[in-house]
Amino acid sequence: MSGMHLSVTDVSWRPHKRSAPVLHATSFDVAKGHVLGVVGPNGAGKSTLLRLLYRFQAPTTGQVMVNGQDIWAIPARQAAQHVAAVLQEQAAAFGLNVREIISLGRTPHRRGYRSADPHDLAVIDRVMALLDLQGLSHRDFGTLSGGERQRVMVARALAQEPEILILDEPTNHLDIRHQLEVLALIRQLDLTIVVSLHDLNMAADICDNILVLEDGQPRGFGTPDSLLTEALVSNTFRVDARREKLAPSDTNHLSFHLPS
Ligand SMILES: Nc1ncnc2c1ncn2[C@@H]1O[C@H](COP(=O)(O)OP(=O)(O)OP(=O)(O)O)[C@@H](O)[C@H]1O
Repeated sequence: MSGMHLSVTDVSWRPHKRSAPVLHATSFDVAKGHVLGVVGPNGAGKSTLLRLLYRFQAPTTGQVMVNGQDIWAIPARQAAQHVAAVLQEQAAAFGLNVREIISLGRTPHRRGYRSADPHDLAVIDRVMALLDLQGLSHRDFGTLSGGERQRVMVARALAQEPEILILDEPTNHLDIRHQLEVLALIRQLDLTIVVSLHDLNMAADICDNILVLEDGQPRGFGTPDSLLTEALVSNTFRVDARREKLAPSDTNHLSFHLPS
């Protein structure tokens, strides 16, 4: 796997012709192999933006370019060979076991009804090992815990062998250990990644750049240390944010309080 350059220019989205935009014109670049974090309060437009990136919703204006190619100018199957997504709400795929769900990730690479070839099987084995899922291989997906399902959906996305991975709140449902594991995995993957996160300290830890959204408007883009100042975080999230250096790691840590 290796990443691709993602270039987003002036994308906006509105549900209907006459409604106000849910997402106003937003532009940014994600260099090959970099991780971009998208943060913002509830309803800021994070999931809306991500849906434009994985070709679920066409932007009302603007373009999403992957290695110089507009993803809306290529067939959906071809786009799915480059871009995979892990979403907040997963369709309940009851009746399929874990390995079968992960195998669905190979669909964009298959022709017609051809069965899995040795490469497909090797990819599926590899991602199951990566997400520590071999022990759950034959379990019905519907019987899994929220955290186990989340790991299966990350594995399915990786089985797509994408160059760009879009993750919408990937640590939802995960206990601390599995949160850290998924974040460590994100850091270690040789992919271009766009991830929405509510935890700003986690975002600062794993992201090369951060995009802040508020009320459907981009409020800032930059490295975590330069962007996530006390003033910007306090204003955007309507809290009192304090930033302190943690010893001995010498990293910035944000804490939050309700304004008095
Ligand atoms: N199809 C739609 N029709 C009308 N409004 C929509 C539609 N989709 C999203 N919205 C609205 O757009 C706003 C942004 O929603 P979005 O889900 O992108 O926010 P978010 O930042 O991901 O929020 P959260 O952190 O709560 O998941 C919300 O007010 C939402 O109700």
